[in-house]
Amino acid sequence: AVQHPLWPEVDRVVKQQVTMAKMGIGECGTGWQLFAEDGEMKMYRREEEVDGMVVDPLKAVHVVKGITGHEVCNYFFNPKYRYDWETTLEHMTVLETISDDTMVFLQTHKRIWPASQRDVVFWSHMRKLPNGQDRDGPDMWTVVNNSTESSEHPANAGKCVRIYLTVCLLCQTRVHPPKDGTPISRDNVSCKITYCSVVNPGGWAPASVLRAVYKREYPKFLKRFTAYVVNQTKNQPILF
Ligand SMILES: O=S(=O)(CCO)c1ccc(-c2ccc(C3CCCC3)c([C@@H]3C[C@@H]3c3ccccn3)c2)cc1
Repeated sequence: AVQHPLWPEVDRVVKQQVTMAKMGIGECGTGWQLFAEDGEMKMYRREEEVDGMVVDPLKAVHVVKGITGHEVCNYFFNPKYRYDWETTLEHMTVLETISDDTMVFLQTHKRIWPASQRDVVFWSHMRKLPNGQDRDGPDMWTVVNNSTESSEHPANAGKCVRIYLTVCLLCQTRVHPPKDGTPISRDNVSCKITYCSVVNPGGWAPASVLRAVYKREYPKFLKRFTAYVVNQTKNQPILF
């Protein structure tokens, strides 16, 4: 089949992001600080500035009972659910459907005073990853979102400041088979979620304001999103 022009970039960025997401926080270089912890959820960030703008890389690890990596990635990737869990989202448009696992989005996010309103254009790709090491282990699933250009929606043409982001959601399903050989239920599955993101705010915004926003919004986002998936799937057959 004829390749879409974005395909080589999608494949390269997905492989690069998954490799980094698999690395433990200790292997990701120095300077990571634990900035939020809530039960199984641990959030780390590294303070980094580019041209005086805060671009703090974020890495969160969470383990959620009762859901699988395939289910988590479906609810993160599929646009029809996004308004249900993405609280800072003001508007979302699907600019292009490249394939059933690759789409291009335009999103405007709610203005965060005193910064001006932001928008973002990104491709989003969902993929099942071969479970290299242990053959019979459950697969891993990922969604990678990466900023891209859109000739119909040039950066900073309207009221919004264009932000640039790379996000990787990497999910590993864990199955704990019941001792008595009864069929597997949601009590026997859990999902290890690694969420990595780098958001360049695009234009100046006070570092103190951005860091306060990140500190407040990221834990809220991951808790709300995972609770949403648990609630959506609880009475449904398990999707491995
Ligand atoms: O994982 S995703 O791909 C899910 C698809 O929606 C994604 C996540 C986050 C963003 C995002 C966009 C703008 C902003 C800010 C930057 C300056 C002013 C607005 C923020 C700030 C960090 C806060 C934030 C953190 C987490 C969730 C939502 N809000 C985040 C966009 C996409």
